Amino acid sequence: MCGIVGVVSHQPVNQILYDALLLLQHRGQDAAGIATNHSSMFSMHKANGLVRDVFRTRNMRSLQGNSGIGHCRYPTAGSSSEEEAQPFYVNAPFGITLAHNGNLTNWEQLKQDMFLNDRRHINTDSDSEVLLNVLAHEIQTATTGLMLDPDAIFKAVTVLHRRVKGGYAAVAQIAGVGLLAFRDPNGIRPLCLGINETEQGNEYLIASESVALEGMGFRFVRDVAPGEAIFIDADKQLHSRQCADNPKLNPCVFEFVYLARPDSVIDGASVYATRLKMGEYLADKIKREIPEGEIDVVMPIPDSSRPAAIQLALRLGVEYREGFIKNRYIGRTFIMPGQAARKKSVRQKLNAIPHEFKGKNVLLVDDSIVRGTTSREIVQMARDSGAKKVIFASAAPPVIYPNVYGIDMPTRDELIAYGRTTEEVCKEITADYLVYQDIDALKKSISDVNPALTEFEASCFDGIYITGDVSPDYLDKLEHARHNPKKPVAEDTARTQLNLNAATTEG
Ligand SMILES: O=P(O)(O)OC[C@H]1O[C@H](OP(=O)(O)OP(=O)(O)O)[C@H](O)[C@@H]1O
Ligand SMILES: NC(=O)CC[C@H](N)C(=O)O
Ligand SMILES: [Mg+2]
Repeated sequence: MCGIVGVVSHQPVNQILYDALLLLQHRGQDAAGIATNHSSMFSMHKANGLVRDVFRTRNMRSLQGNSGIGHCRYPTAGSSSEEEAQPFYVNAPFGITLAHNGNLTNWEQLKQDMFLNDRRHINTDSDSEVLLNVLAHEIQTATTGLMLDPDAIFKAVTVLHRRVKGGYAAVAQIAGVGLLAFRDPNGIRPLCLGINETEQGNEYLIASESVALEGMGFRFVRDVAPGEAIFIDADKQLHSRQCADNPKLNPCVFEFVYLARPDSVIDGASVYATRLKMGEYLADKIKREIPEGEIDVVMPIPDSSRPAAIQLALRLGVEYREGFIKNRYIGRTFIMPGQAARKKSVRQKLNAIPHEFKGKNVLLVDDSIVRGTTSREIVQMARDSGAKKVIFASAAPPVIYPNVYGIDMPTRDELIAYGRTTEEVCKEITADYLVYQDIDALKKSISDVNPALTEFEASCFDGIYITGDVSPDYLDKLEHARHNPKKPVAEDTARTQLNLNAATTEG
């Protein structure tokens, strides 16, 4: 999950993009970038780091133009090297920059195909660079003559949807032509549209989360539909079209559990309201499993579990207290690169108030347990602070399958619940008791808030991969690649194949 934003304005957009990226920072802390368009020129700056560290005044000054796109990155493919920071750029046709949230499941195959058939060289292992090149190739194919019209752009996105598999929400700029945004046919990753009606005419902002629209003074218009493409031309006229053959809305449940900010509304559901519901359903399960009077106090593990914990405490009729204080200058732990950094930062990030624990049976609530980094440390901290019993509850079910659509959990063996029963996970995190949310209750927490949402991308919980191309064999290969990172890059394989073909022909 990365944060993406695109804006078309009557004013310079550098500050709007910077501020919008700050509002999306929780979606990616590894790298950030902005590309603006000024007549037919792009200006771009991107680097590893947080938004506030990547852009200096001189960079901001160079980002000229009244339209642009921005990205904050949490890598799911390739590496976290600076070359893979986004936006990406291709010079032909027309000049295109693109920023992508999600993960393509067939990017390696596409990269090979493009090298062999489309004669396109892709210089990194980023799936997003592949996405941009597919878009560029299809725009080239759909264009007749020298002019590019919305019809050709929508035709290109239609073919792109047929070629590309996985999760993707993207914003792209075509130099001097306009801003394009599209969402994959399953609507896995979120994307929404906002408007600012000014005396000079309409301005538009498209972003991963509604919080970025509201924070920048744009009015939320609607979510981009699964498979839909929106194009805002150079005269700021908005065109949109459904470009997928079989669009279906299957938003990622993990956005509601953890990824998105609680003040965002995704596909018509307030993230905060869904988290309150998760707390209610979790309370009902706790009532069934834990004897009454056993819990003295309910505590959240800051930040993401707070809404669920508040509502859970209310439903149980047990006191809610904050026993852990978060250092607000440390980022999110789960999306940090590397287990050592994650482990160290839990202790740096959260500190216990011993008085709140002494002699009490505490119920610690987290939104999810993924690798168990947080829960292992937190249970120990509660015990060190004098808790009598530590009961742990997760507002999401056990995470037992890899995610291949934009959350970096590609290998089963890093997931604490993989191959373990709830009792075994409980033992691993050294809690006295552990309660997980049921998958149906999790889905219901979202459907209760927006009854139109009935189908979800919930593969990390239920193992169902809705794009249909993720087999057990695919997951094995992915795991193997993650464990042996020095594999030859896909293009080398393609080059070898080309040479082999040439040798065969010549022979
Ligand atoms: O089992 P794990 O691998 O530790 O992952 C799960 C934890 O990571 C996240 O917290 P994070 O610190 O990233 O962000 P938050 O402040 O939004 O809760 C999430 O809220 C859980 O606390
Ligand atoms: N988390 C994301 O959305 C990542 C986008 C893209 N797959 C990358 O690795 O840069
Ligand atoms: Mg957390």
